[in-house]
Amino acid sequence: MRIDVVTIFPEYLAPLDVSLIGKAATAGILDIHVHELRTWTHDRHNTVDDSPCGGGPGMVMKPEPWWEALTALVPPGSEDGARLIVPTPSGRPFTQRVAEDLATASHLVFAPARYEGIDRRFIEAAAERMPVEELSIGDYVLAGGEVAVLVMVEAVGRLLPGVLGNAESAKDDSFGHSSQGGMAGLLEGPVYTKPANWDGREVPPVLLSGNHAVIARWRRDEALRRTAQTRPDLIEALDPAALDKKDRAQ
Ligand SMILES: COc1ccc2nc(C(=O)O)sc2c1
Repeated sequence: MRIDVVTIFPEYLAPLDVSLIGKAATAGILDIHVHELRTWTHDRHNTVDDSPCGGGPGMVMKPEPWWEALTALVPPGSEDGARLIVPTPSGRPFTQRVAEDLATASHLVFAPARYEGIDRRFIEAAAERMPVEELSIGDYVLAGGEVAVLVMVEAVGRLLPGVLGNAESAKDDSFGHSSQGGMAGLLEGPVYTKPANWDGREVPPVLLSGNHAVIARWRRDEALRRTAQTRPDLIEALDPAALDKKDRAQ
């Protein structure tokens, strides 16, 4: 997968060079390019914004630099498999299912805005050439979309074949939200490691029993309990067919 990120703060995307995503890029699984939006400006001040039409606070990002950037990165005729991702507080929620969908693309172009956002006409013009996804990572105020790009690239990148080692696979995601595997749609229950007694607190004996079936049942019960406590909406969203009789007894 090729990933292009266009931003006025390229240094904000430096974390893409490290850890899981950095290793995937080194391995050639991900082909990541970060670009300075001002590359596609032509005035003396490299202007990327202007005052809002109709008045109001702040500045709006001009459509021209974004359009030139997108055209350079996705030349006419090469749109097949390309998707434009626009992080925005007014976007639809970015969820694991959205990440799984984006992981099927061959080329993602991220357009993180700053200021009050990008001139709407850029989004409309882009949508005539390729699928455009306006996505939000959550209901809180950010100064720009770059941090959302970091979240989305990690969530999508880790789903690509070869990115996670054999020992860990996205289908066994342990922090819930995966739509695959036995804990699909549930939050992770509590996890423990050695020592068996720490600070006078014991690891639940079932985890030391060696009985894998009983351990699996206990873990699922704990995941159901924690999900019901913390995110009852996820319980409601579960496919009833995915719940067995013991689950329903919880
Ligand atoms: C000005 O640019 C912004 C501002 C807030 C914001 N919030 C996002 C989110 O994903 O929630 S993306 C984003 C972009």
